[in-house]
Amino acid sequence: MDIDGFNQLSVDEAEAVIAHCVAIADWRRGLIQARPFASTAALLAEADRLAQGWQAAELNQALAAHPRIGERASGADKEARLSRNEQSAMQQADSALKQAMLQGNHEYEQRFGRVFLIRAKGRSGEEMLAELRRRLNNDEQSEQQEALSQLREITLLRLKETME
Ligand SMILES: NC(=O)NC1=NC(=O)NC1=O
Repeated sequence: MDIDGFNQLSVDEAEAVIAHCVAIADWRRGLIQARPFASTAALLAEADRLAQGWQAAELNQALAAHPRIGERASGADKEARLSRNEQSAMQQADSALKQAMLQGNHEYEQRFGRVFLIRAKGRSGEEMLAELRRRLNNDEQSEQQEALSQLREITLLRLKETME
């Protein structure tokens, strides 16, 4: 969709177009209310600015919509399809890597009390496992900031793809 098309949508239509980017209603509403945008770059800049305000509450809201790394997103909705595509590297991972990722996810959830979140697109399974293991050593505050940064990356990538 081009930026003029997005500007001209009704609020409900625009909501439907960006619903899969992230499960944070305030961010979607803020972005829709900030229309019209002069360009896609302006839209992406505003989306990133609005995402800078996310804290623990938004992270937990969004995590409900992100399957674990290595866990095949079930369902036919757009969000599940996007997750499967983003995590495609894990589909081809060998059983040892899959097992190590399962174990890593479990350790991460024991330590931080939430699902490990990483921008999976463009990353191999080995890279994601290495990142999980590195981040296991973070303190709570640093890890929350890293997880939020990854959530922004996933959200902006999905928005960018929507506008192509
Ligand atoms: N737990 C996750 O990190 N999930 C995901 N990362 C992505 O980039 N897509 C996902 O579904």
